[in-house]
Amino acid sequence: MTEQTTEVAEEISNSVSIELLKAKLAAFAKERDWDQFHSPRNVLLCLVGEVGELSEIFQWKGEVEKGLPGWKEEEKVHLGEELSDVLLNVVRLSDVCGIDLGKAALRKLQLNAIKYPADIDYTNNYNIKKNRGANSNLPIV
Ligand SMILES: Nc1ccn([C@H]2C[C@H](O)[C@@H](COP(=O)(O)OP(=O)(O)OP(=O)(O)O)O2)c(=O)n1
Repeated sequence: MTEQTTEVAEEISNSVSIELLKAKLAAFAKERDWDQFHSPRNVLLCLVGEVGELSEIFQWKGEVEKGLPGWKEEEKVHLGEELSDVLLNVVRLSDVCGIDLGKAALRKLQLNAIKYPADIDYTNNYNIKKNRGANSNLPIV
């Protein structure tokens, strides 16, 4: 196994972190002298373009079942590529803006949990579910 193959295998066996993607994207841009083009606005426009390409895959298909049954393997590979372009641009954008994306995302998840408590029955008139503990101090939206 070459050093590079080992490196790829390690990345696959471990979970991929935002930090790893951020470092790889920064190295990728530096090697090509692309930092001059990667202004926040330019990366944002690139991101929007990639979201458009992602949307094209679903365009005119009607509703699609979870797991994409019946999709050809090459269609799924293409979807993975466009999803990756979106993810990579989000990570790159956060980096060129100096935002710690992992930290920001965890904080936003906490805010979402406060806004949408888990013990609300969202399918039934936003009633509080009966098993809400007496000592619960979760806010009611
Ligand atoms: N100056 C550039 C050019 C490209 N990229 C990166 C971000 C893009 O998400 C990825 C791919 O760019 P392409 O323009 O080649 O886009 P696609 O892979 O989607 O190709 P196509 O539009 O031909 O389908 O490369 C970049 O960071 N900086």
